[in-house]
Amino acid sequence: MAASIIGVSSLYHQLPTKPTTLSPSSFISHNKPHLISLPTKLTHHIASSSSSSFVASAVSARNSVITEDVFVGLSLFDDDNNNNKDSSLEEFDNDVINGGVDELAVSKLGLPQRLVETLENRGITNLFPIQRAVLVPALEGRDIIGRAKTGTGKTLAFAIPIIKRVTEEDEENRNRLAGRLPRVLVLAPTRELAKQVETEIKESAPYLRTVCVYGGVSYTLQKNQLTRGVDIVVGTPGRLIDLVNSNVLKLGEVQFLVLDEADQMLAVGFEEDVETILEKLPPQRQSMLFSATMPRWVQKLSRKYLKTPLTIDLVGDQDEKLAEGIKLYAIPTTSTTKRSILGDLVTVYAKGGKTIIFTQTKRDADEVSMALTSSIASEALHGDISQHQRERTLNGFRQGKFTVLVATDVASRGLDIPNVDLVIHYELPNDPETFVHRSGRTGRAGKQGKAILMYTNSQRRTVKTLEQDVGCKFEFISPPGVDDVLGSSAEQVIATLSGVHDESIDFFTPTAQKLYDQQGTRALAAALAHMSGFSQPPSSRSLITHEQGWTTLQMTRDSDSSIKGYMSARTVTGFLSSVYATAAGVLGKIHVMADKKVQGAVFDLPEDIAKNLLSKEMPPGTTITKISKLPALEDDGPANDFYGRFSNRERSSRGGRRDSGSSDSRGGWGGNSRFSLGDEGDNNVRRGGRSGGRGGSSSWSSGGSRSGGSDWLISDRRRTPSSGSRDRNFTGPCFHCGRSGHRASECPKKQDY
Ligand SMILES: Nc1ncnc2c1ncn2[C@@H]1O[C@H](COP(=O)(O)OP(=O)(O)OP(=O)(O)O)[C@@H](O)[C@H]1O
Repeated sequence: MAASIIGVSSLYHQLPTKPTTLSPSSFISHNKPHLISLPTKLTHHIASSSSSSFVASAVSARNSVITEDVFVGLSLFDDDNNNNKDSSLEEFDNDVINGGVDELAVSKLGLPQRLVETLENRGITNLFPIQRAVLVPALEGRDIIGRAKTGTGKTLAFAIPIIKRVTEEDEENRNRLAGRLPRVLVLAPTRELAKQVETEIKESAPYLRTVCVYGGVSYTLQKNQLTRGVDIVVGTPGRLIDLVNSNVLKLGEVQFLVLDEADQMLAVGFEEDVETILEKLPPQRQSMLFSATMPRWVQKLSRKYLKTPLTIDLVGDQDEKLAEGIKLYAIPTTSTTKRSILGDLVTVYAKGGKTIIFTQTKRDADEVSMALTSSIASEALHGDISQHQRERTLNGFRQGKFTVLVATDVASRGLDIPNVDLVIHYELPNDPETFVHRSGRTGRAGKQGKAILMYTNSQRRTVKTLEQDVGCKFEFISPPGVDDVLGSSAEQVIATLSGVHDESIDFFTPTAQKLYDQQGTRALAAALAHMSGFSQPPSSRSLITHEQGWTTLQMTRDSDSSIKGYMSARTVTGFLSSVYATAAGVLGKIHVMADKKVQGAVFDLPEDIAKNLLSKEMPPGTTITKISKLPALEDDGPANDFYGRFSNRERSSRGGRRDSGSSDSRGGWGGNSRFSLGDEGDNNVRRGGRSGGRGGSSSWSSGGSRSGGSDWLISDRRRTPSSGSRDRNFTGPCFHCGRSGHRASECPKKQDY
């Protein structure tokens, strides 16, 4: 049957102020579902209205189709009918007109007093948009398909109306029998999510009996809980079926069914189990299904098991699928260096708050957690860890006993851990949905959060696709510099100090006084450094390769410089050999900057050599500075490193590629002779995969002593070719005078500066 889409656009004209559109636009065209497209303030009106009975009658009179008449009838928009308004509504209208209240007070919804109290005690005083949108239709008994962004309160969206109905039923019929059968069944795809839903319901309605059942824990305990009598059962499909089959759980009195994260049921292979359970439920019931996406199976479910469902979609075709308040970063890494920069990312971006790192494999989760533990307290969470331990881990994390949780995607869906400051995607997620759900562990309930995506060069396009799919924008960042790490560590230490107990302080005061008298503030500084884990000074890190002990410098040439010619790796090498030959001898990676107006390049030097270089006076027209963020680098060839490096395999398969489109690929200073020299042995030729010159490289490295960093390393001894062989191959312009035929260090005009 054709679907009905309720048009509310004409209502917009009647709203006193311009409404915020919730922009639902997708629509499921089966089984007469109806999509309400509600402007936020209109939803306020409906939900706030004590005339909800009017809505109900209008809805039923219209054969479950909500039309504009329903809203007009609420007399919210019609001045002629103002006399009929109740006072709270009038107040609400005034708020709308004055642009005041944007959320709806829990106390004004006609909810049972004890529910209002528990919600308010939990700090829940106003409904979130999905809760506002679901409330009235749910109270009217409508079947609902709901969709909203992560962390926006979907659990209470279904729980509040259900709790209200069950509570009121109990108030009318005070005979709450021991051994009573459940009236509410909530299906969740994972144990963690089931537990979380249970907690949310229990905390909101402690006076109802809510039991959570899932695999991996004692069957007998759950059996005992169920047989004692229960109002609400939350569980994962597998254990629910076991309990139903053994006749411990009887579903004959279920009036409310909720399928939470329905698409995830499919992802974890619960289709059959879910359908088996649904077949056993009484046909007279209200069903609500929440799903981030609507794969075919979920559509089939809603067709088969939901009655004329109303679709409330607060995401729709909105480009941005992530909750507001989540700031996204992306950082290019390599497989060898990503683990080493993780700790710094946590230190600088989480600033001592909670972080969840997502890995693809259980093994990575274990290894990353182990690697971090030396500096930051962290625990792993994945499917191989026993249920008991998983719960302990989650509780410990919630309570702040450790600050970094390293998890596989098992933890990404639905987990509500308050105040997660940072999410790190250690590897790219498998699909955009997983990205949204992982990232959605932060920035929950209207709070701010950050998510960092780590990617390698070969994944660069995927990152762009992700931006389009999710409708988000990443800020591309470099690994934090030493100053940032030190600054953040110091801040964290100060925060830690404020938690030290007064008695402990008293105990240490005499020693502190003695130290202060002897050394002044140096003593305090030493203590802070030690507490931050910096008993030894931190070594700097290359912005290009992220390797420790290296510093990335930037060299730029003034635009009015008399020196002509393009900037290239050879330019850098040539220049360095003329001003500080030692630096030229140990140069690491070199990249040309993308901005041609700047005429610049970035390059790596060992930390101490970089320091020495920076202390030297440079010839006029050339500036060398230490940088903390990489500028945009040439996108073709070497500059690809900006987004991560080619793997060895990729690199050699691209052997013939030109670098940067510069004529260096013809084989420049030293390059040709070094990489193609027979006396370098097969090793270099094989490692480099080059057939001559630098043309095959995606990045250059001309020596140095890094271990394992670059495939292109050649020892200093080897890389000192005879000047004859060098000069024979030298064809590019001199850095100083711009003429070709000689190197900068041998420039006849060298003495001019
Ligand atoms: N009206 C409210 N006011 C304040 N906090 C709320 C409100 N509603 C829900 N919360 C809190 O917001 C957090 C997120 O809610 P919930 O877990 O239901 O989100 P969700 O939409 O189901 O997220 P996900 O899609 O990630 O599962 C919870 O801690 C919950 O207690």
